[in-house]
Amino acid sequence: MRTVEEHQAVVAALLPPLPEEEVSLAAAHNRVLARDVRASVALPGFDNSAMDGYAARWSEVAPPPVRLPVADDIPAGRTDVVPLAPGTVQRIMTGAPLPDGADVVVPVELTDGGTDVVEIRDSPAAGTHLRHAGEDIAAGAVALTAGSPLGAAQLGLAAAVGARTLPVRRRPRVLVLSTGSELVEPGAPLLPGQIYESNSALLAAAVEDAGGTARRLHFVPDDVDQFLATVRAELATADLLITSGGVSAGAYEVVKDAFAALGTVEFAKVAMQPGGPQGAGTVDGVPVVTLPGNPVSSFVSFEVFVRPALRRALGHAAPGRLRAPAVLTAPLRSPAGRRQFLRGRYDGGLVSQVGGPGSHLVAHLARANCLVVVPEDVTELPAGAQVDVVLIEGALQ
Ligand SMILES: Nc1nc2c(c(=O)[nH]1)N[C@H]1C(S)=C(S)[C@@H](COP(=O)(O)OP(=O)(O)OC[C@H]3O[C@@H](n4cnc5c(N)ncnc54)[C@H](O)[C@@H]3O)O[C@H]1N2
Ligand code: MOO
Repeated sequence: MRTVEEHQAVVAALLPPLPEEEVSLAAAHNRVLARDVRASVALPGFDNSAMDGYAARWSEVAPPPVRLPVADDIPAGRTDVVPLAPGTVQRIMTGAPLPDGADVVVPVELTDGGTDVVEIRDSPAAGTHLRHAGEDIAAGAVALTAGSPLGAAQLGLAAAVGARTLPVRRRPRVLVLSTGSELVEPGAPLLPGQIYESNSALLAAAVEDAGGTARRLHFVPDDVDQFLATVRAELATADLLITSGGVSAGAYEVVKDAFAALGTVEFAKVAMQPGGPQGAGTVDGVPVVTLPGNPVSSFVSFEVFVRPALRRALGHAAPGRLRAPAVLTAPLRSPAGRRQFLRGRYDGGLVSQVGGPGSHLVAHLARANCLVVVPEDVTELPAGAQVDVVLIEGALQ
């Protein structure tokens, strides 16, 4: 039997780093930066005011009250600011360049708001309400490091330092193909013994969450020829094919039967639950990962093997999920020799199991926000024991 880490390494080796492309900031949202980006300007770019008020010399406005002529008006965006003449102030707005000679801004609330002559009724502390050039980032410094996920704040910073486009890695194109003669399109009538096909919806969403683009192929019955024909018709355009079902020990294991015969996909049992039966390799030179059909097994296998490999190929600095220590609210049991990934609900440092260990419990999976990891050598844990949980972002609301 393979360890979890051994199979993780097999899957990761199938997916080399994806090629770089340069995209607009809007298109870079939720992508991963491929190279460091340096600031073409400092932030702030120049000394400026943090308040609407009056640029002044502190020695001339203390102690209050003081009346001084307003020599000029500096709205934000003014590019021809003149130095502050001694014995005067300049009316200044938030973000406007500070005139040479000023060393304090008096907020308008501390004055009578005069436009020709202003009465300063209270003076601020020396040097306050100023924003200094370069205090956030210096020109030429690295603003964003390779491997950073590009969310709202990172895209805001990229624009603030003058970037119009960003280098990212191309999204992996992932085909998703479910197998099983019992499967029916959701919404269509069901005959006894049939079920709605749900793994392709689950896996396609998981691929998109991981940063890939997913294409669901129409599921196929347990027929090797039909399965191989569907795969071969589509494979050339893909970076990865994920299949679900048909990999265990039964009489109609379509994925195993079809791919084992090619000799380029290896099937193995991994010491985990759910997600025991796994396969990985290439078909016609394209990486293929075969996941077990039970919906919870498909989800957990994707989480443990495919998601980190896709994110590593995308260049993520942190390809794994966030993990946290948590305290069990109730005792649990786990089979010896297998790492368990139980579904749980994590809240404020406590975690409760959601449903039992059965790999068919998709409704319970949908209520979980974490996976509770029970090591291979642990068979029982009491309430109050500390466990490691994998936080499933997006399910955390
Ligand atoms: N004798 C043995 N039987 C089984 C073993 C074993 O070692 N020996 N392993 C069990 C484990 S663990 C798992 S996991 C499953 C994996 O089986 P397959 O990957 O071959 O999957 P199927 O048999 O096709 O389906 C299993 C289960 O999941 C349902 N399913 C499949 N595809 C979908 C889909 N697209 N949408 C919704 N539900 C799906 C299917 O109807 C079955 O109920 O094998 C155990 N058996
Ligand atoms: O490994 Mo299966 O995935 O237990 O249900």
